[in-house]
Amino acid sequence: MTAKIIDGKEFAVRVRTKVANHVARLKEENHIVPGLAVVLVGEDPASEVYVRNKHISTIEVGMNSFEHKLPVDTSEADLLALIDQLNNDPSVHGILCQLPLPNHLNEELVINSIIPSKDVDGFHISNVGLLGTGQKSMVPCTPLGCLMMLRDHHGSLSGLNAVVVGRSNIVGKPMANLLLRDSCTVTIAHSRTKNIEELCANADIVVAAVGRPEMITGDWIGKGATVIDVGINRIPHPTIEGKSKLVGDVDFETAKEKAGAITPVPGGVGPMTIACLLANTLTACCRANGLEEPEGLTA
Ligand SMILES: Nc1nc(=O)c2c([nH]1)NC[C@@H]1CN(c3ccc(C(=O)N[C@@H](CCC(=O)O)C(=O)O)cc3)C=[N+]21
Repeated sequence: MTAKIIDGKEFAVRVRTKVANHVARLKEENHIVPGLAVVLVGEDPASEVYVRNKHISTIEVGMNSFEHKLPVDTSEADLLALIDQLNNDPSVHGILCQLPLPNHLNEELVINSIIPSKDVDGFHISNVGLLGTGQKSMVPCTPLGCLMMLRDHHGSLSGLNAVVVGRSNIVGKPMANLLLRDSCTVTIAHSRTKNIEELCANADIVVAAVGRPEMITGDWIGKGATVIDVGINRIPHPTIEGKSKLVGDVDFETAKEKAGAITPVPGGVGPMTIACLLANTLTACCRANGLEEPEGLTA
């Protein structure tokens, strides 16, 4: 048996279309245009590509996009001043500060200076706490995208065994919280976990978010399990010298022979992350204006 490939690109188009339709309605009925501000400090080429993609996608769904590119030696005070300005700007409903930040900037401090209602990354400690206690919050984009694909595939997640491999604040921990809220039995596995392969092999759902290229192979996957691959790793191309290749944390070729469904890399979780950023910006805009929230686009 070979797995159903969960097409994140196609799914993301569906999400973006829903967002675009809702944005059009907001414009017509309420004369409101949701706005997303993206802050990039420094000139990391990968970050520039992401920020550029976010900008294009934001415009495509009819939202306002405000890009703020700051030099790599920007002081913490200047960055905090910009965030303060965006916090107080009524045309900005979502603020994303691209991570990682240069070393001289305190990431936690910067993230926690974003007003929680505009924190479309869901990284602010208030949003983390709200999610952890099952209250309404902004939910991190990557785990939200994974949840949408899982719900779509399974219908209900209630009672399923889920293993999240990786314990990061941006993916692993919020993913585990979301799955728990959908009544999965959740295990968070990491580099010190004993019998990690066996643990994964007994799971109905494996979410891989470790950042190690192709670490999770087919023998870690139970027959018919759903595999969500969050990893985005650039490795040297196996056959073409001087070229690189994008792979996930899952060894796709062997895992797809065991899994019931699996997300590819690229074209899986990545496109959903950007789609969920747009969904979160729309949600933040609706909440800010006391309007009904979009259906099916929140956790
Ligand atoms: N504050 C903050 N929020 C983020 O959400 C955030 C961030 N910082 N820093 C960097 C990471 C990375 N990230 C990606 C989004 C989309 C793709 C994506 O669409 N990937 C394509 C492939 C793109 C390619 O070819 O390189 C895919 O998987 O199909 C990847 C990575 C968001 N991030």
